[in-house]
Amino acid sequence: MKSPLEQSMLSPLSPSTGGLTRSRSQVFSDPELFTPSKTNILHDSTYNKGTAFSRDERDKLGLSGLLPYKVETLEDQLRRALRQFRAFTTPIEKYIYLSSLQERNETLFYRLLVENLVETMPIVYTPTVGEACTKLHEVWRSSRGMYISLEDKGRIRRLLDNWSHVPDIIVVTDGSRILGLGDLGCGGMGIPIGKLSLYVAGAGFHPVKTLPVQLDVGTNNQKLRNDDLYLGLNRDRVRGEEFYSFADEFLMAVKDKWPKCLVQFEDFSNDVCFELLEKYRNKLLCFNDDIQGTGAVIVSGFLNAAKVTGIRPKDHKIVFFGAGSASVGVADQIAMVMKLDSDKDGKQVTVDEMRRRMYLVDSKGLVTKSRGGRLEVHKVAYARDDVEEELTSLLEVVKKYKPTALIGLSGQGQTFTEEILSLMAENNEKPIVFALSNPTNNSECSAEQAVKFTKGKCVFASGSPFPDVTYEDKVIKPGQGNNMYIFPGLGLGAVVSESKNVSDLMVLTASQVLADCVTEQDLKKGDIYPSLASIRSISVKIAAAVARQSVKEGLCRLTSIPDDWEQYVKNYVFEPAYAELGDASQLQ
Ligand SMILES: NC(=O)C1=CN([C@@H]2O[C@H](COP(=O)(O)OP(=O)(O)OC[C@H]3O[C@@H](n4cnc5c(N)ncnc54)[C@H](OP(=O)(O)O)[C@@H]3O)[C@@H](O)[C@H]2O)C=CC1
Ligand SMILES: CC(=O)C(=O)O
Ligand SMILES: [Mg+2]
Repeated sequence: MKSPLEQSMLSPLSPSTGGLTRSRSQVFSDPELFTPSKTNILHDSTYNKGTAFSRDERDKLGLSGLLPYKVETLEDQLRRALRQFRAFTTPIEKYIYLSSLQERNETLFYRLLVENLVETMPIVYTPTVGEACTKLHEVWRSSRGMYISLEDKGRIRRLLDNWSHVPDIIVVTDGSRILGLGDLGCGGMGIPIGKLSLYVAGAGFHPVKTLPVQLDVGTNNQKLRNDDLYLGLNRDRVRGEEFYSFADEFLMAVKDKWPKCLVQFEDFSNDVCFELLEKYRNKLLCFNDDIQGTGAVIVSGFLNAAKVTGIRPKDHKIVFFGAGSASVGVADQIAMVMKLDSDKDGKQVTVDEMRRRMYLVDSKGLVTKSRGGRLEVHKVAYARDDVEEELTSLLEVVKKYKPTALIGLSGQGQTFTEEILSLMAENNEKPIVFALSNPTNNSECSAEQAVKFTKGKCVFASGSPFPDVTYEDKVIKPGQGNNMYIFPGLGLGAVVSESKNVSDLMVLTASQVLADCVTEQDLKKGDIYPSLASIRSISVKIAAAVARQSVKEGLCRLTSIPDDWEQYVKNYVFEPAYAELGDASQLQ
């Protein structure tokens, strides 16, 4: 005798259905064939506890007989999950494993992340997330977040109704500049997903309060478009008015439906990212992570590195390799802290004067006013007008200007050569070398190269993690200068204070708090960033300070202002642990 469900799956000419297949709606409306199953909870990643459902819960939720006998604890499950995770040998396999765990049981997934941040971050975030983005169409298992394509123009507000939760945070990309990997079309979705995993693991957002979004406006990546498995809109990427009006419809729909939600712009190419930020920064709660988040995290590292070098911030001279969204974001914020440092001496210098201490090098060489050709708007404030000759290589620029710091945000791997690094070491007692491009292959140099070619003298940070380096019996821990230290706390502060906007001072506050998380002892060891393992407590501190700054500027929309912001933030924070579940009605 076949069960009703099995019967419903019989062949189209099954006699039991009178020779006709039952339509889906018939199946759903027939209580014998379809009971909205209590077992769904085993497939609901938010509530699922798997083998950790207690006997009582199993009885009440109709799960008895559907799980093996033993009732496990989250810790038991964690041991198994960690063993499974470690059994995979390649990073991409580990990534796929973690993604499927996230789809099955978010509590277990986040507990695994939180307790093993140093080990799991390189998988869910850079560098492996980069590989996952390039292969999204190949490794695709299931959907997460929202994909909104140009063809949805005119109905985006209605599409948002398909999302069943109220998000506190959206990370959105159009996939046009994914890490240093270029245009990855809809594969770029891996980045919002990865960033949001960090919002949860690193700051304590509740998973259901996060929404990754990919705005699909086509791709210019021909290799992807020629691939029959590619999942996105197969057409040339749209820019110009059509792009802005599409983005506007999305952003206004978000503001209308979820007015308190924070929108983080991520990995939009520099032909649109500056303009998007300028257009919306005062219209809704938003920020651009590559410009502002990166600016803040590198300012923290720079302030601490300046202490290590013994040279005050205002006296540094910096060469940037790369003159795109990240470099300009970092340069702007460093110019601001240089000015603040100078103000301490009672000298009223302008931010523009401090910009003179920076030299930006792009794909054509040193950015100058005189070099001819089009000068993109974001480079104008840094274009030099004081050069006698055009310098077309980084080496020439380093030779001529003898910087105290070299910051790589070019997306070009292996460009800080032995010659350049040796020169930095010849010119400085403690040169600052930040090779910040992601993922690892795009890093301007490795930690080992930086240490070796500067004879152990450099203060180093990279965008993606590098292993410890041993130099003359000393173990050096390379710092990770990645916006991951900033955006979780900055976002948390902006959300809990229900801020109207994200102001420049809120961003600057975040970077100062992060810098202060590094102790004198850490600095003595040459560490300029705190350990990633403490990111949750750092995020709480950053969030509290950011919220206070929001209040100070009159941006906070809370009707009653908390006395103790740290406690207020902590009350919001999600801990990945199982709650006692009652009966099924509780889950509706
Ligand atoms: N560590 C971190 O937290 C972060 C790291 N990044 C990384 O920084 C890198 C750049 O990001 P972003 O600024 O947003 O990207 P952009 O595309 O905006 O900028 C890239 C810049 O690099 C320049 N460039 C490209 N090729 C060369 C070359 N051969 N020689 C010299 N300059 C070159 C480009 O020159 P041109 O202007 O002439 O085209 C452009 O100015 C990426 O790898 C990204 O992953 C980004 C954000 C945060
Ligand atoms: C870290 C980051 O945001 C980037 O590389 O784009
Ligand atoms: Mg980014």
